[in-house]
Amino acid sequence: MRMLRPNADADAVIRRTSFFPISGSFIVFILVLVIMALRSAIRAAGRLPPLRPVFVSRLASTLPPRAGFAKTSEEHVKPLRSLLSSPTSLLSTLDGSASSDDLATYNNDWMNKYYGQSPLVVKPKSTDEVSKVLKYCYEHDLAVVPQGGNTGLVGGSNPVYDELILSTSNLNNIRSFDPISGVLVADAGVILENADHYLADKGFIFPLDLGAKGSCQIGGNVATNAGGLRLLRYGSLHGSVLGLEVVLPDGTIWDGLSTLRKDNTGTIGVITAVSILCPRRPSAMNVAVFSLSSYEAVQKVYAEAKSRLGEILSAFEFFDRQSYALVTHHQKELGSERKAFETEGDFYCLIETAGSNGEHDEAKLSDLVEHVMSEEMVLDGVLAQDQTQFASLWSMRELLPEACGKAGSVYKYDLSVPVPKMYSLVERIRERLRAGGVLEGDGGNGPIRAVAGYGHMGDGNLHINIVAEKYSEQLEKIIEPYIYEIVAENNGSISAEHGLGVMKAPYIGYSKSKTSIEMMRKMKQLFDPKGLLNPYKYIL
Ligand SMILES: O=C(O)CC[C@@H](O)C(=O)O
Ligand SMILES: [Zn+2]
Repeated sequence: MRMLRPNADADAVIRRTSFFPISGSFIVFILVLVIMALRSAIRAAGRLPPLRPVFVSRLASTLPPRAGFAKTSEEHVKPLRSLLSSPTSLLSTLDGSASSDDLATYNNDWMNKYYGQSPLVVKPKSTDEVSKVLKYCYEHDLAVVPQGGNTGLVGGSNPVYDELILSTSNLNNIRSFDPISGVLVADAGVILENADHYLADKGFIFPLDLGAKGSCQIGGNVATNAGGLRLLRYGSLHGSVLGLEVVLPDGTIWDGLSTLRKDNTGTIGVITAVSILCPRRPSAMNVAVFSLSSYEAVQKVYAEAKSRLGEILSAFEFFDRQSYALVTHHQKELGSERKAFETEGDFYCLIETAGSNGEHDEAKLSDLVEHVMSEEMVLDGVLAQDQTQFASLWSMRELLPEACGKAGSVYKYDLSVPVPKMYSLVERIRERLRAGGVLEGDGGNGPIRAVAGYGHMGDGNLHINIVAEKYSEQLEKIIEPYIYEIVAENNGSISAEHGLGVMKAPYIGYSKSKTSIEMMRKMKQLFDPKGLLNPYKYIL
């Protein structure tokens, strides 16, 4: 076994990788968000939405159109446009100002799994405009779907029928940053990566990082309490949120944009701005990736990493052989393939350190590397030598969702499970698919191309991506609710970080007690009595 450099052209060297601030210009913010959903009072005898949703998903296709909403029709276009400072802030197929192609990106989700039929997208440029739009919708019984970067994976930010889409992408200003306290106040539509570049210039870091950072918006991140790749280090995003500005369904603006450390709060509405406590950017970062022969070995290395690295351990990710195959294939297609390992394994883990003393961190990581190698816990490993290699090693993990998406239609599961049990879920799903004769090349000859298991080991968060030739009701029935049953059996959560959306709302009972659900339902009724905000994502 030897440690290889990622560029595979030199002997192994363990060296500190400095993490330089990414020069960045400036940015944009904002956001949006919506809420979880609970069923609220359905008003009697209302008109039904005129359109049927076009869903591939079995669940979605069985959702009944909800009574009580008005049709999103042409009569609303002019009055809504008059509420906005720019005519281009409203896109509509009803008056021909947009084509159905323009609207498709807002109606469809990233996986092309869920798609609605909204004829209207509103992109307000200020909180005041958001308020006016929501007030109008409230008075006219129009259902609304708030949408940020539309990078969600559970069909939470797309319309189901003809709900009006309220995009936060024009709410994109950084309002303030205080370098003493590290508090950033930004509009909800600011793109995560832009916020982070802005902070990097000032020696700070956004306390969240995830693969979709180039498109997702911080309002959506906060609304979904996105977990991402460094939760291990920075904790849950909600722990860093100091305040919110929220527009309630009736248009009331709630200014909860506190910047105080001890004034955390939350509500149900459209997030238009957030204040976030941002930590100092670590001045030294390293990353190493290992190949291993078993999930047990991954757990051993995780335990060693925790004890030997302590506070400088900032991420511990794992992925399996199938994931590795998918991502290396994808990298090849992108022209960025490189031979990283002499000895491949059934598992891989990525370990990141982040600290402020390069030499000290390097010594600690070297100690870990030597230990796991001499104890033969790992088969092979690579260590970044510079910033390019740092990014390249991370891309092996960050590109995984995209790699799965390129390989076919993906059934995605985002689960919280105790770490020792995590991988047994992937194995049980494989067994079930095999028994159903749908696992290609593995007994059956069916339409499943791969079952990839990966995730944030440090957070007990497992992602299972089942890559199929195409979405089908038959496959979905084999997988669900079985997968949620085994999660419940293990006292886990059916949604670790992606949210419920239209995909998982009917299954919340696998994770929450009747009492919790009832409390959520009452809260939703309190803030959104007409149930106009993001309908169809409620608990059935
Ligand atoms: O693709 C997925 O299922 C996970 C997406 C995201 O949460 C990640 O960890 O990369
Ligand atoms: Zn994740």
